[in-house]
Amino acid sequence: MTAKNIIIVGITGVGKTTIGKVLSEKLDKQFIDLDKYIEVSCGVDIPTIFELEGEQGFRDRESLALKQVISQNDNYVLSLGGGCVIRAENRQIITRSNNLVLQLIADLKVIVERLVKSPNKRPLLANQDIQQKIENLFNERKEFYDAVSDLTVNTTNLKPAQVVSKVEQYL
Ligand SMILES: Nc1ncnc2c1ncn2[C@@H]1O[C@H](COP(=O)(O)OP(=O)(O)O)[C@@H](O)[C@H]1O
Ligand SMILES: O=C(O)C1=C[C@@H](OP(=O)(O)O)[C@@H](O)[C@H](O)C1
Ligand SMILES: [Mg+2]
Repeated sequence: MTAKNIIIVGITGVGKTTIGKVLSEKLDKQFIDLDKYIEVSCGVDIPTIFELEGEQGFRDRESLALKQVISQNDNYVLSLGGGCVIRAENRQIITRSNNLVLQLIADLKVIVERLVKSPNKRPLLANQDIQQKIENLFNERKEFYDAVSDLTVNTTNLKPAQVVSKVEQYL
């Protein structure tokens, strides 16, 4: 199978941004992180958008950014934010575009360990029991991740380079 564009979905902290970057280098494709794109186009970071406009304001910006990125680019690896699949209109765009949609999963415990180690720039997790919040978000969103994805890779025991090898094998 050949796929020109790859879109990465999955719960927050599972490794979408990290794997997307390594995968794009390996496949010689442009790397786009949707959260980064939103931050650059708004001129402020994600926590500030949540603070000023709330989650719905962020979701509106996220939907617009997704449309722009997909219509203006080609030959890319696109890492989405974990909540981008919530809206049906976004899911349609992700699947309609005939790309390879890669879902990353990992054991809850491992995701929490990874999140604790990385700086907290995730407003949905601020002042929360991270493990409980991740579990709730995953239960709410699981059906959406499954509905859009072509390939699911469990990264629990894999380094980023090993995750990339799995995707290459599939391709
Ligand atoms: N396969 C992996 N093994 C170990 N640590 C990882 C792996 N993938 C990601 N990480 C780490 O987990 C944290 C969250 O990764 P990130 O790419 O920001 O996730 P996401 O974009 O899905 O929220 C980062 O500190 C990253 O270095
Ligand atoms: O799960 C979510 O709703 C979110 C995940 C974040 O991206 P990551 O999945 O890269 O952490 C970011 O888009 C925002 O903080 C909201
Ligand atoms: Mg990310």
